[in-house]
Amino acid sequence: MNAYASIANGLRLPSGTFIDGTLKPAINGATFETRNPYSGAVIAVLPACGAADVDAAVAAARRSFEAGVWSGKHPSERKAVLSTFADLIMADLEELAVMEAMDAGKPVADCLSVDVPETANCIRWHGEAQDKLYDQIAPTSPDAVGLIVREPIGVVAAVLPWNFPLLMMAWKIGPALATGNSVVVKPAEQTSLTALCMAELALEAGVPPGVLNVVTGMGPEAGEPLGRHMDVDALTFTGSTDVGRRFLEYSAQSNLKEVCLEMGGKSAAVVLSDATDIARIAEIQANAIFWNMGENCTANSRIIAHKDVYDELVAEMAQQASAWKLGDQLDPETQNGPLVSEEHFAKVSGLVESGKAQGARVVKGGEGAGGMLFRPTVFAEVTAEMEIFQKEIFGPVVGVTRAESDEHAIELANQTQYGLAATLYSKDISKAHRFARKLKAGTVGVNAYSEGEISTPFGGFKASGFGGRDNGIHAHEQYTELKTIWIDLTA
Ligand SMILES: NC(=O)C1=CN([C@@H]2O[C@H](COP(=O)(O)OP(=O)(O)OC[C@H]3O[C@@H](n4cnc5c(N)ncnc54)[C@H](O)[C@@H]3O)[C@@H](O)[C@H]2O)C=CC1
Ligand code: BAL
Repeated sequence: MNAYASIANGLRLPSGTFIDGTLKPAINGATFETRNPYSGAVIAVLPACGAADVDAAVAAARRSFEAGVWSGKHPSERKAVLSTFADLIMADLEELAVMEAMDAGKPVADCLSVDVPETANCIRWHGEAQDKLYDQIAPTSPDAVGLIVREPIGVVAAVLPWNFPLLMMAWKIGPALATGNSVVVKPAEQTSLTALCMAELALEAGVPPGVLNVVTGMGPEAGEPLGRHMDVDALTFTGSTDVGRRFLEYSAQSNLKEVCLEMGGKSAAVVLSDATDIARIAEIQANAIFWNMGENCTANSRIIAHKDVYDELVAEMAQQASAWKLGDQLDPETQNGPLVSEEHFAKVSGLVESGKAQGARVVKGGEGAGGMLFRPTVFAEVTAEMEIFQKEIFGPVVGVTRAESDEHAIELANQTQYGLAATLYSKDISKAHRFARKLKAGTVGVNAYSEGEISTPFGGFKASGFGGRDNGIHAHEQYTELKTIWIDLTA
């Protein structure tokens, strides 16, 4: 047994939903199982919360917010607590990484090197940033002072996906807590364990009871009541575009809470005619689509290659796909573990079958590899009408499309409802800059696949995003209200 499997055997697993500083069962006693998608074994049984639990969590958040136990603290005090929170996350690096890997199917090596450290970094970054931000004074006559201040918005709900459970929680609670809000998190039902551990660690670090709550459960039973709650001031979501749309409806039909959505993508890598070192490009693009089993919102699931470089790129991508190592996510050598669930495996398989049926050529992969493992797959001769060109697959599946010219490549890249990210390759930096401007996407990597980093805003154009950005100081806008205080000095 490897070291991580033995950590897995000894893990202390959270057993309740986290409301007002304590783990509790659901009010109606309902539960659901969370499973290891590689072995199929039940890892834990968790509360299946409903509207009454959501009410209790929101009430705890509201009480703590109005009491000022967190919102009223000096920014430097919040910074100190968040810094301790980040330290505690890193102190539990191995346990959190193993728990995340077991629950989500993510390779433990990635959880150790990316997910957990980036989670701690995100909490620390926002804690550090917020006590250096100044409010503004408006230009006025000497008879008045116009203060423009940012205030915490109040009770924030965060509804999370299963592909980066820890990191997406950090992207939401980092800036929300730093700016003084109280938060209710609804993790994805497939991957709730580490969210509960995070809540316990936050409490240990000094985040007061009620300020960070976690309600576990299903989307319609626990997510929808949060979306419709009359006492939630803002809701932030990462997940599918279909569910994102629902949150806009919930808001419109309830209290018009602010909504910020980070949703699906169909990101393209555009390889222009003058791109060189195609082998290197293929290596980067293999990582851009196969990493995290392709379960990544910015996964470059389309490659649009100029006809002059097309054949070489397809051959290199096939080689890359063959080299990818699949297996048990707790084996530190594994590059791709299982897809997150049977339901998701069926979705990915179905889209791959549609690609075959619509005439795309399977160059590599194209099928499962046992259990929930899916072989890294490269399709060639993909055209814009095909489902695999238009639909988010969220699996290790890339389609390569031939472009007749550089302009045609950009046109094809933009032929999607989504606009989350894109990648562009050219050895001419002026041309690359000009073409990067033409790509309708929130993040464009030039000569590298990139999501940016903690200091750069992250979010999408078109059906990929709505209402704000994660990451960077820009994220603080989601969680604060702008207020003008006008002081008349003549009175
Ligand atoms: N942008 C991204 O990072 C993500 C995109 N996706 C896309 O979505 C597809 C489906 O994955 P799902 O897990 O089904 O994502 P989803 O969008 O259904 O789930 C995300 C979150 O929304 C909640 N939710 C689901 N239905 C809800 C409802 N009616 N009301 C309120 N909350 C609800 C879920 O419980 C979960 O916490 C994936 O195949 C992928 O294409 C999924 C996860 C993350
Ligand atoms: N890649 C981080 C954001 C996401 O997949 O949802």
